[in-house]
Amino acid sequence: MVPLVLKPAKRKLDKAGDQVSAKRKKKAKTLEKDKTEYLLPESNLASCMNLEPSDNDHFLYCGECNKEFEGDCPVHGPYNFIKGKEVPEGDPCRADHTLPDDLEIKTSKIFGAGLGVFSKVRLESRIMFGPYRGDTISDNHKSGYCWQIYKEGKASHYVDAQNKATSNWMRYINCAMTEADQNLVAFQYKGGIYYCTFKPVSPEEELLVYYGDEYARKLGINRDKNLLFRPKYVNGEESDILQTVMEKHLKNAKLQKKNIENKDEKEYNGEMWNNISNNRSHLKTHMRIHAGEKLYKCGVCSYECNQSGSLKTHMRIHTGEKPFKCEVCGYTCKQSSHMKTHMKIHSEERSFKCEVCGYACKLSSSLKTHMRIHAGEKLYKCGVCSYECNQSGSLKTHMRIHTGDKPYKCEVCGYESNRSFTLKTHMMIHTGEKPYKCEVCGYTCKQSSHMKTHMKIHSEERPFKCEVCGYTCKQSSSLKTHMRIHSEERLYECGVCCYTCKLSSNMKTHMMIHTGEKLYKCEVCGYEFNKSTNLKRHMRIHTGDRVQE
Ligand SMILES: C[S@@+](CC[C@H](N)C(=O)[O-])C[C@H]1O[C@@H](n2cnc3c(N)ncnc32)[C@H](O)[C@@H]1O
Repeated sequence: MVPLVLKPAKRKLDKAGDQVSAKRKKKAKTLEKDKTEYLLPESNLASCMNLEPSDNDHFLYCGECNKEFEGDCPVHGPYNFIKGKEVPEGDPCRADHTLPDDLEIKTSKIFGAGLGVFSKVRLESRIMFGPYRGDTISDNHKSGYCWQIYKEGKASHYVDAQNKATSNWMRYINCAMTEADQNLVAFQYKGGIYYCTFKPVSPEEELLVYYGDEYARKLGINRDKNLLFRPKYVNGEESDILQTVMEKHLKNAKLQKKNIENKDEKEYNGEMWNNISNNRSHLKTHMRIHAGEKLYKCGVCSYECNQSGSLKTHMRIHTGEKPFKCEVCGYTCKQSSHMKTHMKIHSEERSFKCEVCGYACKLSSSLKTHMRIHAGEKLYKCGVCSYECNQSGSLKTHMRIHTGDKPYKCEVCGYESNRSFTLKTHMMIHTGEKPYKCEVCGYTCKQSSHMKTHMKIHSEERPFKCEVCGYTCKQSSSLKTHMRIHSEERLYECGVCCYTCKLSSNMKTHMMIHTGEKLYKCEVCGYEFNKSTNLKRHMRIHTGDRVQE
């Protein structure tokens, strides 16, 4: 399809400055109400409306870019299509009745041209009409209402709109005399002739298209060939649109460059060019973003996007389809990109590192979550108690305290837990597993936190201090136990006598009175004691040490 856009045309004038066309003057008497067949001047009859032949009319012409595209224009998006009215078969005045509401047929402003089509409202640019309806004929009937149709670059047949019973309102559109008058561009698309506004049309303005050189000549319109604005094909050659887009991007890039100090301009421009021109189809899709175009709309919710693939992926939300499956753990998901991220879990690589504490992880999302610790950010708050945390998962787990939900069950003893980790630790009771071993004393335990606490025994540090007596210790639990000394409460009662005490260790020692058990034995004389302090005092007999009074 090759449209024709009329550039300033020279009208034929006589010596007195009047237009040359005696025959047309006669036709000017045609009344608006009298929409009978307009008889063409004899001289016009040899012509038909004609576009330049094109090999492929599957490309859609964009009047603003003056380019053709396979599909919609990537810059300006789709056309707004105004359909003709539906008219039942057999209506002898079908052509007039197909006229859309916002248009009217009345006497043309072009002297002697008969009827024409006017807009009652303002029409924006990129409004498409068509196809031009009529009878398909193989020979040019020279009716003056014929469009030549091309197939694979060769003249194929004509669409003749002479008969008002078989044509549509487009038959009334006249030929523009000058570029300034022209507001429609004609093009062939998929075997049909379409007209499209390429600039806004004011109310009461006549719709005018260009009929082609030969027909125009017959109508006394002389066009300056040098001013002809011919469309270039986008396919197969580098087109100006890419250049224009490139230039726009470079302009933006230069503005942004001010903020990018250490990037060389040439390098930056090169990158931009690569981004834009590397892949033509990507550019086409990319340009939709600039056009603000969202061609693809979800039929279920209000989601819309500018890529068909995005809509396809989106639809999986509604269908529940999860076509991607992990071969390692069976995890399924809706998007290949999610699977790519998931697979990092199964790799050993920890490519995301915290700059603050050196923590490394496999996923960028984990690092993001981790960074909340340093930011002191606690986004997630419990609605029941004052608990807050920086991970949604932690809040979810926490909420089980309030709901009583215990989804983790032990298959062996029926133990239930609200945390998977707790069940995992619990299972060690049944397996006897104690995966944590102290390198210093061989102590083993089930949990890493227990090992951490244990390791304090081997350190010299005594970070816990009693505020009452200044006693220091290595573990918080020891301080907690110690604090009972300063309280009046005597938690432990002997079941045999009336002895009570504050510490469990004291009760253990006391019970030896009743059992006769003597744990502390002198290595020198074999004497036995039930208290370590008694053995210590006894040892002075052997060492000769005297207690300072
Ligand atoms: C497709 S018809 C257009 C509708 C026509 N005006 C009618 O009343 O039916 C084409 C004919 O309209 C007339 N016409 C269209 N454009 C014209 C122009 N610029 N100057 C003179 N006549 C024109 C010519 O007679 C031409 O053959």
